[in-house]
Amino acid sequence: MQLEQFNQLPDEEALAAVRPCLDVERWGDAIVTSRPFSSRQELLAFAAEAAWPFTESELERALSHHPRIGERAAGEAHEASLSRSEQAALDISQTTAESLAAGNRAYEEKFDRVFLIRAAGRSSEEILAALNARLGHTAEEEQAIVDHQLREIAALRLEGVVSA
Ligand SMILES: NC(=O)NC1=NC(=O)NC1=O
Repeated sequence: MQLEQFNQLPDEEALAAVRPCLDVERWGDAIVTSRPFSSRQELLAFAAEAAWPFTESELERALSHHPRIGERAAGEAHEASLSRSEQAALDISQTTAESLAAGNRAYEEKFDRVFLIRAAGRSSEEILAALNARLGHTAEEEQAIVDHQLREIAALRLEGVVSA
């Protein structure tokens, strides 16, 4: 939809439109209550900073919608189809798939949450390198990185909701 349409939507409809981008209530509320935005850039810049930082429980809830990298999101929820398209471009070879699966398992054992990265625009090799590098991080370092990756994915999805 156009920015003007988004600006004029009833709050409930605007919330429903942004929720598949990032399922954090505080984030959606901040965006909806900050309308009208004078440009798409202003909206995207606001969304990148809104409700920063996310709490641990907000991160857990938001992550629950993201399948593992290399796994297809199941189901017909809007988020699932968004995840599938974001991961569709990953040309994952068999060896890379096995390395990603092992890396995902190691990451989940260490951090007790799914490894999250903005997949769009990245090759599977880049993602595997990031996964291996991030395995060496502390939980605090990873919390900040996951917050940022969720915001990058949300911004990309928001660009699909509110067209230029
Ligand atoms: N575990 C993930 O990183 N999942 C995802 N990254 C994306 O960019 N979309 C996803 O669903």
